[in-house]
Amino acid sequence: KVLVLLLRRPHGIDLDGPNRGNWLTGNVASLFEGGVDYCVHIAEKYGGAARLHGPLGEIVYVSDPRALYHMVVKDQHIFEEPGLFIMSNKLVFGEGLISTVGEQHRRQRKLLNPVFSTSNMRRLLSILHPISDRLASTLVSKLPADGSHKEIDVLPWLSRCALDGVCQGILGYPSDTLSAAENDPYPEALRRIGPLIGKLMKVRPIAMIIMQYCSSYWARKVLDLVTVPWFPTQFMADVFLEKKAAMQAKEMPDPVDTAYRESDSMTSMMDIMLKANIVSSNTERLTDDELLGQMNVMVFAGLDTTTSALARSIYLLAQHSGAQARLRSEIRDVTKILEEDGHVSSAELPYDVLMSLPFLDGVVKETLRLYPSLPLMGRVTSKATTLPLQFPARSRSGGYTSNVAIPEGAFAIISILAANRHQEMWGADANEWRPERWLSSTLAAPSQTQEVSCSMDREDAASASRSAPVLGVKDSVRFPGVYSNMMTFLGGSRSCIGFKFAEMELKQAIATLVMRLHFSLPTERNAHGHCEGDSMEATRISYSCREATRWGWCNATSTAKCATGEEG
Ligand code: HEM
Repeated sequence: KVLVLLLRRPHGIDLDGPNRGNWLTGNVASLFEGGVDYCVHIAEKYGGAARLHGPLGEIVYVSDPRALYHMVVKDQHIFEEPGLFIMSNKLVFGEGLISTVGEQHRRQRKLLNPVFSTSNMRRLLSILHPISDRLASTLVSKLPADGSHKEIDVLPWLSRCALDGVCQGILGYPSDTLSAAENDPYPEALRRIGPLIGKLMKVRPIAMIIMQYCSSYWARKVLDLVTVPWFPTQFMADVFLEKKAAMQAKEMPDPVDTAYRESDSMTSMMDIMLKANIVSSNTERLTDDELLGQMNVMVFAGLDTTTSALARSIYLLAQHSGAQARLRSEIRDVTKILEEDGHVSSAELPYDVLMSLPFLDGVVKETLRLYPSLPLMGRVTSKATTLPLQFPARSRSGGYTSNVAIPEGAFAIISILAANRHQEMWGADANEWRPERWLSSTLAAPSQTQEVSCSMDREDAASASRSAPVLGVKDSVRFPGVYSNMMTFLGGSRSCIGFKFAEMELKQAIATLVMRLHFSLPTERNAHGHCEGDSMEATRISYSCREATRWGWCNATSTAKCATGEEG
């Protein structure tokens, strides 16, 4: 079978690209070894579609906006997630969104999309307030009382903040890992899952063989042996059963009772999800396995992605002290007004205020654009097709092509990273981190042909159009992403369902942190001249922190100093 697979490797894609490299494994591994620079370099050298070589044939590496629109929206049924990916997700997480395809996936999204509406986010923000406050207090408690600098490895704490946010906000489970001991095994185990999955990529093919020839019971047993027991699944099952029992103990609602759907007793996405499921029709209702699967998937999908975005934001703010000062000043100004009106304390900005702070919005968007947490996504063609390009790419013969024929069974890589840095679409300074680029942006409606097929309530549509900037648009063509024309959360029916939650969580944590701490980079650099963590495979990042208020930065004199970027 392996021989047949090797002999039938898809080839003949008429695109230019780097040399094959290793005869068996090809050059695809360079994407991971070369990190951000290499991933962007390929697109800048060969164009929005380039040819790479993998062990199972030629691979098309895509960052062109029109091609991406075809891949994630129009011809999404042709560019499917690899079977192996779906299969191994099912084994690890159960029947959640990242393990299902076709009608089952459509049915799940239909029930779950409204759960992530803006109005539900507004109600959930208060759950995140104490978590970000606890994060800031934990970091402050590690600093010397005399207000001097100290280097702290903040990454594990940012990760715990993301975990507590997902557990409390999504599951309604108070994990409270921020208060747990530094070496608590549960958050540590979860923190290691992402890197572990990366390392286990090579043994994934074993999963396919086992799934094909063993019953699911034995498949689970064997995979626990060759990979790692997915112990949080059992924990999640207990949380789910507890929630379900609590809900069943209450009186069954009238399915058309909107008061029931909207009731304030809903304190997590899980509550909203369970209620939406109860009032849905029999044909649309999710099974217990599917609901449990969603819980597993959401903790996994929302943990490392949010941690990495949060860590990167703090890293960039530490690098750009002027931007950090400007952000602090923006938040302090709005907090002061609200405090004077007796509305809020500093850590509790209301949803609409938090989400509309222009510079905070710029910091979050610019970080997510330049450093998407998931930089590359894989797809496989279910039949031969043609991929149209907006910008001609280099062909094999040395000319240029605007239509690329892709054979059936070919592997395609969506380069979220290269798309978000496409210079034709974002400008010549696309590789620079400039939060202020979002400040001058104006409204731009998506073009007719590129409307994203994602169900939105009216309020979501209005807020999307308010925040849809002209950035990332050229000649009415835009990237088909669900978030501000960028591909960070993908687009189409497999786009990130949790992007509004992630955006809110990031803004809340960053706003709270910069009000209580000052971040700067550690003085020690590695052999490449970078601070630790300045690579795609960031595992440890340490910052020098000092408590902002102890340095008197809340008074007017230092405001001016910070705002002009003279600080630090
Ligand atoms: C900065 C944070 C995040 C980033 C950058 C991100 C990015 C993405 C991307 C690129 C996908 C598409 C994956 C694919 O097609 O294979 C995705 C899917 C998904 N994300 Fe996120 N995500 C983030 C946070 C979250 C959070 C907080 C949740 C929790 C609710 C979440 C839940 C999901 C789910 C359930 C899917 C699968 C959707 C489907 O297949 O229908 N994500 N995410």
